Amino acid sequence: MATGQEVRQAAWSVLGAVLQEHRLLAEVLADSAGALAPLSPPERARAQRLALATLRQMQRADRLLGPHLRRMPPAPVMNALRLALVEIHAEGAPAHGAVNAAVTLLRRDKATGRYAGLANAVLRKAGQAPGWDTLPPQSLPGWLRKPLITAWGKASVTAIEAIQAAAPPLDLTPKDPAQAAALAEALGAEALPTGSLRLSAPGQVSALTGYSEGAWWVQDAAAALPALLLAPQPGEHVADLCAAPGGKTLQLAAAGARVEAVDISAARMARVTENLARCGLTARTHVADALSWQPQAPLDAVLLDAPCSATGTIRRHPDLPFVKDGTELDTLVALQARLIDRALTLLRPGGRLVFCTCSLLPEEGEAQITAALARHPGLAVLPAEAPGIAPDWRSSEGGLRIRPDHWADRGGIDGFYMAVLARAAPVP
Ligand SMILES: C[S@@+](CC[C@H](N)C(=O)[O-])C[C@H]1O[C@@H](n2cnc3c(N)ncnc32)[C@H](O)[C@@H]1O
Repeated sequence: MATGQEVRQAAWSVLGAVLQEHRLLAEVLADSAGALAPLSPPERARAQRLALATLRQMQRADRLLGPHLRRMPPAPVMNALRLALVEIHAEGAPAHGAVNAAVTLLRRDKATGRYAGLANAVLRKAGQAPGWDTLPPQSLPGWLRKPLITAWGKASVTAIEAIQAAAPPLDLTPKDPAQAAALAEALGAEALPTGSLRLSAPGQVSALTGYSEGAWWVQDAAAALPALLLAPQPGEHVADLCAAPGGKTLQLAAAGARVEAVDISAARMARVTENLARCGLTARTHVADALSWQPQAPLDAVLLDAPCSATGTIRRHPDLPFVKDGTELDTLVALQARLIDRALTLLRPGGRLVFCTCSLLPEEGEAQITAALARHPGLAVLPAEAPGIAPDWRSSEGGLRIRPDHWADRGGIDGFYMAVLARAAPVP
């Protein structure tokens, strides 16, 4: 059993990996030789939560630290100070315990030991500063903020930043939509208008009612919509290109479709297989490049959840702004267009394609659809219909644009873009 100090030590080292080494949190957490590896599952969860909260609220901590620091100490020292302030101000930890813990962290490490006295003095003052919740929420990095202001306006970007400051709720997709109300009751969850279930303080996911029976899976309410728009009919032959970790594959299989799940990553595809097994669902899995994978016969429908900047998921992945700098964007946009073109070749005449990305950038959403329509005469946008769609999600070219500040009073939603396309049927 690790002590609170070891949990903090692990969170501190996660912060270093993200902020100094620019490693994605998912990669750091999956590292079997990493700082979290020796911890028990609840301790890992606590360390992870602390690191996530610190990444979400770093700028607030820095604002409180600024007046007490004549010069910026080395990055690991700053991270220990931020961690302690987030514990005190955002997590409600007793100040003396969090301050002592930060001082111990720094003292234990040769490289930071000489800053222990400074940390003690600074944290005693900044730990008592009032008004944490009134400090502005952390702003998005410039490379993302500017285009988002151009696309959605300053007020929307400020609202997105406010949502990103808080830990997001946990959304679940029920395997059987008819069981949603009963499951909501058993879990104490809110039944959302789109059919997802929402828990604001979920605790350990695997301990929740229905987990071991596979009655639901974790999936943001926005991420559950593309499969609802595709609306596969029982027995339809459909492909989920870019399928892992498999939330949409599970939805398609649960609707009774014959599903081909395709993903280029074998490691990620293993998670699809695990998720299918837990939920008692079946799909054929293919570790393959969607640009060259070929089904045996033309398909009724394809779901393409293309690789993207993932800028709609920053509230769940607050490490992204510190690891990414937007330089991959052009490559991703070009890949998305090639994947759309490829997906269209897999459809029978009249077949449907749902294109989606968890991006907030129009280049990875609206503009992809406009460009695809220009490239493919006869391609059409079908109405995007599913329960609970709010009128302000509809975009002019016929897709849905969902931003994290939508449903702000319910705790927000991941940013997503999605549209349904249909390949022209032959003239009879
Ligand atoms: C946004 S994630 C998909 C999430 C998934 N649809 C879900 O709902 O759980 C994008 C996925 O695309 C996969 N990918 C990236 N390039 C690919 C390609 N050329 N062919 C197939 N899969 C690809 C990645 O491995 C990653 O798993």
